[in-house]
Amino acid sequence: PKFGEFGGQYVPEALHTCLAELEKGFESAVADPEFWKEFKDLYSYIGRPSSLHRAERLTEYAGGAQIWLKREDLNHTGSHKINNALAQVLIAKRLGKKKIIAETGAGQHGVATATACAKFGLECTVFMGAEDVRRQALNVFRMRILGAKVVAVTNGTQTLRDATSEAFRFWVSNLESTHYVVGSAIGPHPYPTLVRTFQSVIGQETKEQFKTLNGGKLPNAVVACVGGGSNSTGMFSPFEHDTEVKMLGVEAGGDGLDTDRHSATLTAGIPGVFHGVKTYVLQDSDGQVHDTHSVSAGLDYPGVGPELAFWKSTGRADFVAATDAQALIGFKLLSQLEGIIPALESSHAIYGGVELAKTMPKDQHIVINVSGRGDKDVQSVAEVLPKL
Ligand SMILES: CC/C=C(/N=C/c1c(COP(=O)(O)O)cnc(C)c1O)C(=O)O
Repeated sequence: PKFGEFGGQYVPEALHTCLAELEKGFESAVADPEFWKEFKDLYSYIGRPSSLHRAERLTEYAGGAQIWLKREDLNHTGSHKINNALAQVLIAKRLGKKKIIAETGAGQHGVATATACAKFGLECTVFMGAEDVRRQALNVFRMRILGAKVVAVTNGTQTLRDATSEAFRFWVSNLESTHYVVGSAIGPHPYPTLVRTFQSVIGQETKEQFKTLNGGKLPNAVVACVGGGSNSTGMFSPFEHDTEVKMLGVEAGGDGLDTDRHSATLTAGIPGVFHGVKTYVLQDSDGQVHDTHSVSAGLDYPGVGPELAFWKSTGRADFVAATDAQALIGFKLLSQLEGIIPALESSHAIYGGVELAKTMPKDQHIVINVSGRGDKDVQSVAEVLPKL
């Protein structure tokens, strides 16, 4: 359960039994061909494989490497979150759980979990910061229409960090009946491994599709935005041992790394324990976790997954930060050069990918993961678009 010095289970005694039960449930599921058949039978429901295609005008704009897009935004519910939510609900059913809880920031994970619960007939409660209930209202409507209960969390900054803490607090006193579908590659073991495993369908498909389209070659780089680390570890992990393939994670630089209003945990944080796991945290030297900011609710989080912390420590992956303003440029570029309106989270990867492509020769290739669609964000962006 360790990623070098990172990972582990830093949780109260009360959670040990259910985490051990979940680990056994996860291991028995991945070892069971029947589970994989059940998961693969859902591919037509999700819309897998998601497409991989060139971005001609974005490539021309960048003027360097060929840019390819992995279209996780085209999945059912509009992001990569559905991959992990469905897999975890299948496991919850195998564990005999009747109730599901989840945390959400952008609302994509909340919608994905509510969707999985509607499909498999489980009760669903989603914890969401009150600030995110406001700025991702479209997804709150969707969660409720799908039959989920949305609990607005008013502690702290009323964003993803607070929703996650509240979900853990609720889970501790409902362990018997309830499975907590954690939405990112964070939290105590086995969650980072479990979530990465089910999101790695992204990188596996990308590898196969790219090789088929390019005579067996691998891309020179793969790029993904980083919130908790699920779409990035999902895209990166199948390439982990292809060391010639560069991995670039793009974090939320908010108002700038020279301010205290950002969420660039790997770029500007330090090793620490947060939400039950040893990883990188935006905290000061005496462990006070910072308040964070990002224009994108899904990246607005002071922690990150331990596997990314490990790849940072070994140098296997590089991490940069894109500010709110740069993410909005990415949002506009993909919309107006490729006709694809991306989620604000994914917009960070677009900006970082374009900047990377500019530094690479035209005969090289990069794949950017478009982790989600931007419907949830169009209202907040429309207000600032004229100034872009
Ligand atoms: C689980 C909390 C994070 C959420 N979303 C995060 C997110 C992210 C960042 O999450 P990770 O992939 O887990 O780093 C990227 N792209 C989209 C479209 C997202 O919605 C959510 O609540 O939907």
